[in-house]
Amino acid sequence: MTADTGRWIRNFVDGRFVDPDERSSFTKVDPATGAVHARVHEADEPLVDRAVAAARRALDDGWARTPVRERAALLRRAADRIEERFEEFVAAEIADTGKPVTQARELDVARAVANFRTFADVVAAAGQESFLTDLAGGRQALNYAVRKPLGVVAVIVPWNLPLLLLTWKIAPALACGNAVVVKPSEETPSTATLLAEVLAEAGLPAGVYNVVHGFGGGSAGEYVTSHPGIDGVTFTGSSATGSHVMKTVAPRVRPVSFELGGKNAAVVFDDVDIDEALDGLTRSVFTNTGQVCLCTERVYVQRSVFDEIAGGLVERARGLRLGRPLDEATTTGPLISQTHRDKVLHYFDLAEQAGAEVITGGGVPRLGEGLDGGSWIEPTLWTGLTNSDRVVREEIFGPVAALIPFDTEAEAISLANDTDYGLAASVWTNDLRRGHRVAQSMNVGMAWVNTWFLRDLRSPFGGVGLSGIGREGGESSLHFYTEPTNVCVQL
Ligand SMILES: NC(=O)C1=CN([C@@H]2O[C@H](COP(=O)(O)OP(=O)(O)OC[C@H]3O[C@@H](n4cnc5c(N)ncnc54)[C@H](O)[C@@H]3O)[C@@H](O)[C@H]2O)C=CC1
Ligand SMILES: O=C(O)/C=C/C=C(\O)C(=O)O
Repeated sequence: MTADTGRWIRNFVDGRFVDPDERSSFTKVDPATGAVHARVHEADEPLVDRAVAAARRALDDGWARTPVRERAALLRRAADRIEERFEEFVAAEIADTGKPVTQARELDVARAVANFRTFADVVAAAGQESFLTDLAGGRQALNYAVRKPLGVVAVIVPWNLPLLLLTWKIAPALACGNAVVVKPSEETPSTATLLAEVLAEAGLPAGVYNVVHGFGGGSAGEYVTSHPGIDGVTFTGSSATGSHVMKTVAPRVRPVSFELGGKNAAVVFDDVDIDEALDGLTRSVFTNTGQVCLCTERVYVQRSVFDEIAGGLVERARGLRLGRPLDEATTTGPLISQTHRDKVLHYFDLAEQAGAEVITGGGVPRLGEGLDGGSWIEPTLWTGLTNSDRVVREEIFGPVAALIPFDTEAEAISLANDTDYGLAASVWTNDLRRGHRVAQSMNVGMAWVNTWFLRDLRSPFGGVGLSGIGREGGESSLHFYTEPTNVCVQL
């Protein structure tokens, strides 16, 4: 059993890779060069039916009743196997995304390992709710909640951090005794497929982890989310698609967990340590070429340090090194596709029409060395925009930010909260009290002070408004991936 990341990327159903069908396939392009690197077998509706049926069978055959310690041990073995095959995962992620090798190693694949280990620990330590209820006449009742697996869970994931986001969902799902049908992004099919091998090697029973490849509407994504055999959907991706998936599952009233888009603000006060703030802001705007839902696209800077922060960020943006993913000096990869680059370039036009000053970037770089067929874009910063401009209101998902001055703390809070999204924010200040105060007043799921994307995987993660529904992470994940049955015993 092997998953070819060379020519064919295959579906994995009921513990086996499915023979590909030439008539139902699509090509996968390397975004760094524009060259085709694989052909992907697109799952049709009957294959999705088979995947859902296999998942149900696996639950009924005993996976749902496996003791927690066995499931935790399996997750630990999966983490060990990813470590053993670490460079294969790194190579597969790079082939699909063009991301720099240092990032693939230090963020994407390292987090996959951490996701499995964390949820092995979290599930092993989890307790259950219980209450002693006082009754009239001195008697009591004991209430306790037994948590059972949600069932067959549809896992729909995007292309920006493919393995990280997939394992962030399936580690807790499997820890809780669920079976999953995974639909990776059509842009990034490789690592989910490779993971099928690793999970089988770790001893996961056939049918518990299934992968179906394809697109969204009219393809595998819709077949999975609209399938009557699905008991819940966990989705990370755009707010528009999240809303669509919600409508799809509404008639059957299935639970959803959505991590959606962001239009995240950074608020920089004039008491800040400028160099530290600049390092943090550079990471928050440009990591993964701006393709992280948490990335900052709005930077509000107190007026007295505005020019210094703007100048420093420009210098750092110009210092980023775009180039071959396997070159360890490369800091910044391409966008995921030409289609996505067209979208980002459209926002470049909108910024210009709104009267923005482009203080760095604003175009498509010429890199030579066979890279000009890739979907590269320049790290770009704007000034001269306001909160009413589309560029400042809509998620762009590229290496871009608008820098906007403010005068008072109250104004900064109001500007940062003036958005339909509500995922993340960062506050940069050396005033401890102000840091807490402003962070707590952000209408977001996650607010960082003097840092960004610093993760403790036990803490709740998710957004409000257009940024999502529910939280994952630690016990929040256990709650989504289980259903409680409360038992009340009169004593
Ligand atoms: N984490 C995030 O916040 C992400 C945000 N985005 C944003 O979304 C924009 C569009 O990118 P896409 O790749 O099209 O993201 P998307 O949100 O449409 O795709 C995410 C996943 O959903 C699947 N999908 C799409 N339509 C579906 C449907 N009707 N039913 C079931 N599954 C469906 C896709 O195949 C993919 O696996 C980007 O430009 C970016 O702004 C994209 C990826 C991740
Ligand atoms: O750290 C995490 O669990 C997730 C980070 C990023 C996303 O959710 C995203 O880009 O969608």
